[in-house]
Amino acid sequence: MDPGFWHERWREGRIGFHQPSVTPQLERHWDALGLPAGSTVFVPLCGKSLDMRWLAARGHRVLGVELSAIAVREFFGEQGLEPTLRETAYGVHHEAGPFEIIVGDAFRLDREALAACAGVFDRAALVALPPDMRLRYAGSTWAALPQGCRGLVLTLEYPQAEKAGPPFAVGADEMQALFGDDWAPVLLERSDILATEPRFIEAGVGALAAATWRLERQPTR
Ligand SMILES: C[S@@+](CC[C@H](N)C(=O)[O-])C[C@H]1O[C@@H](n2cnc3c(N)ncnc32)[C@H](O)[C@@H]1O
Repeated sequence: MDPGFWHERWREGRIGFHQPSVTPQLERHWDALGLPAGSTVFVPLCGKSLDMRWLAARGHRVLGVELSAIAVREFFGEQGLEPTLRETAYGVHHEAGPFEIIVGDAFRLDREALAACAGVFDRAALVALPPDMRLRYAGSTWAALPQGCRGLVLTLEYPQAEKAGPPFAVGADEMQALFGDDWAPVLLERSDILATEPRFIEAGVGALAAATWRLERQPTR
């Protein structure tokens, strides 16, 4: 999944991953994380997700990163906000109200870029990446988040041989392998969603589950 793949999807408006409403698992599980209002939440590979608006309405500041300038322009336009632009080594920062979205590559973010983040929300980010990039994503982007940072990761589980990603399948074993030592992932819920996903049924996928994980950055040993 090189950047060109995603740029083309946004240019052509092929953004079936974008949801017209807030992710239900976010609404169900966010408050239990106990993050105070005013704290900053990192939303990697954010697209123009309405989850960012929901997080802001809970009193959070939101730091997103997204490759596509089209997505970020559309996000601010749909929120009726005119962002100010600022360029750094990470990309072009778009800022308005509680939102700061960097048009840039998530893999270029370092500890300094993410130092303010107390929370993190990943929907359709980890599962948007093929296996080798998932390793880099956990080992580089997530590794740059500060100690005590906590959040949710939403995954999909299905037999990968039955359908090509994205979205990719990421099972419990892989969650442990990617995040186990540093983030102590805890499964909060898993539900069968095959009946609501016609594209998976058409592809002949026999089983599909959505899983929600709680992660918290552990102190370094
Ligand atoms: C499947 S979409 C999910 C978007 C959003 N999380 C949502 O729930 O609607 C994945 C997004 O990640 C962006 N993306 C892919 N690779 C990226 C990278 N390396 N850095 C920043 N954004 C990236 C794509 O442009 C796309 O908008």
